[in-house]
Amino acid sequence: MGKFVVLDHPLIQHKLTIIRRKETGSNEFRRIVGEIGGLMTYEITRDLPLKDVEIETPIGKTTQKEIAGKKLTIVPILRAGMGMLNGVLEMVPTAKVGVIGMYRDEKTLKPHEYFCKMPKDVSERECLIVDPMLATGGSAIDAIGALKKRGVKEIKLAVLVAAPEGVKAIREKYPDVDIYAAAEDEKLLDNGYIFPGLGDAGDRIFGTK
Ligand SMILES: O=P(O)(O)OC[C@H]1O[C@H](OP(=O)(O)OP(=O)(O)O)[C@H](O)[C@@H]1O
Ligand SMILES: O=c1cc[nH]c(=O)[nH]1
Ligand SMILES: [Mg+2]
Repeated sequence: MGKFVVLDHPLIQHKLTIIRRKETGSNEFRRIVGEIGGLMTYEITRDLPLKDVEIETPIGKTTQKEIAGKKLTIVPILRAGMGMLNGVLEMVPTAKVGVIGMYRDEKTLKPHEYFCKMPKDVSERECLIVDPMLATGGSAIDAIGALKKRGVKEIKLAVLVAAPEGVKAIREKYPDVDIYAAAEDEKLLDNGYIFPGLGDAGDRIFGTK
């Protein structure tokens, strides 16, 4: 069974409170979503395997550590996932990026995929899907399905705010996927918004409302 981990580092929690405030404007909101994305990546990559490598410093030969194992692909779900991308890439600058475009129908709350572009060797890579919001779980489930269809075996999901309903939906459909969140909120409202949440992440990042 995959993990569900709430990353309760004080810096993450403090920054999350700033972006939850309704008076926080797009400029600050966008910057902090990226910063939290970076801090979460630092925590999520804690278990990456290391291997010994022989190197030479200006003083002499030595055996040191280097990251081993599969290469990483970051998969932001458009639009709001783009807000996390720069912060994540600051932690893992050599990662490739695969993009999935998805919007939720406002009435049915069902996701619709409108774009998908993955690195050619994605099946050989570990994928970290990033999206600030996990509400019904429909968008993340479809993104995981799109990666599995392309042969990806190791998938992690990082969100800022998770509704319990979304976590449950993913664990039922894809129990092997590890989920990381900055917070698990109280509930999903009938209109599809997370309570207390932070509102519409995409609109707040891009200033579209
Ligand atoms: O778990 P779900 O119920 O699927 O909801 C979560 C999705 O909704 C939001 O995207 P939205 O559809 O608003 O698109 P946007 O990022 O372009 O604003 C959010 O960024 C997630 O992708
Ligand atoms: O609360 C929510 C739920 C889905 N998408 C958002 O941007 N916010
Ligand atoms: Mg939106």
